[in-house]
Amino acid sequence: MTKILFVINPISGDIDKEELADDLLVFCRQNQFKADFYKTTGENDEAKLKDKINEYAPEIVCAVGGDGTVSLVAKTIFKTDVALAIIPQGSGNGLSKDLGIPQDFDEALQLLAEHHIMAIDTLDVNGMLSIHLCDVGFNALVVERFCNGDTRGPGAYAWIAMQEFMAYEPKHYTIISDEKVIFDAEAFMITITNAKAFGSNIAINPTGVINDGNFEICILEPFPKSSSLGILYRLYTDNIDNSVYTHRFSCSSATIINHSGEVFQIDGEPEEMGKEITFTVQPKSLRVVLPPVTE
Ligand SMILES: Nc1ncnc2c1ncn2[C@@H]1O[C@H](COP(=O)(O)OP(=O)(O)OP(=O)(O)O)[C@@H](O)[C@H]1O
Repeated sequence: MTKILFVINPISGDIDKEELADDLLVFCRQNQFKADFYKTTGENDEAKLKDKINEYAPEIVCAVGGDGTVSLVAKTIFKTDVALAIIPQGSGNGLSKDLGIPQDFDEALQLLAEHHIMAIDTLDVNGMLSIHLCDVGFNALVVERFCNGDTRGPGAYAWIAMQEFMAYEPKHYTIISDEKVIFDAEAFMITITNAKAFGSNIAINPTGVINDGNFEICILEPFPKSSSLGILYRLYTDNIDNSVYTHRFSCSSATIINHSGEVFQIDGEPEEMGKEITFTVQPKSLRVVLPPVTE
């Protein structure tokens, strides 16, 4: 009998999850799964969840929350045989959208019932794990303000982005890969990812493949404010490569020198990184419950 541990974040996405555990128990009974639960507290969850997983030994750990909850589960199980499943219940749900996981509760449960598992690449970022995307510059600044504020949801994120945009000054970065300098100039933001898009469906890396052994460095160069709507349109229509202000590089390791110590974020959480940030791909290091691949 497959053992599933559900990790429920009671506050994510501002969604009431009081009755959710009962629904999950009914689902597990119907599918002959064994279930247990871990409710996050926001305090020391990583260590407590590791203990719970060691004690219960599940085959699947299912994150019921947003990107932060998915990232918490991934940190506890990556490079093991335990698989991550996702029932999206957050504000952005970036990774689950990128992986094609249904955003509807019942459809996400159906995926769990079928549990097709695929291993995806992750990134080591100065010894920290990134499973979706990280960046430095404008978006990281917005993420930091969002995390320090007390309003959740996509509306709050968009409001902060509008407030910060007018005054934002691009900063200087140097990027080195394969011992060569591949970029040395100012940028508005630099995103490092092997996925395709942010939770807001902004496709910064439209041809990204999550298990090809490489990641992409996506550079958005300084641009006149009058071009911002055009850039946004291209980002929403999978067409960013046609902008003269963007470059993407594919590689398996790289270092970014963040000369002015701009804010950095990993999977939606601001992180202190220092000026030298090294990225290394970790091929097929996280097993994930995904929709079956159709040719
Ligand atoms: N019981 C709790 N009380 C307060 N905060 C909590 C609790 N459990 C988890 N958290 C906090 O919730 C945050 C993670 O939330 P999560 O990312 O899953 O949802 P979200 O921010 O609404 O969605 P998304 O990241 O997809 O936009 C973490 O900062 C974590 O510390």
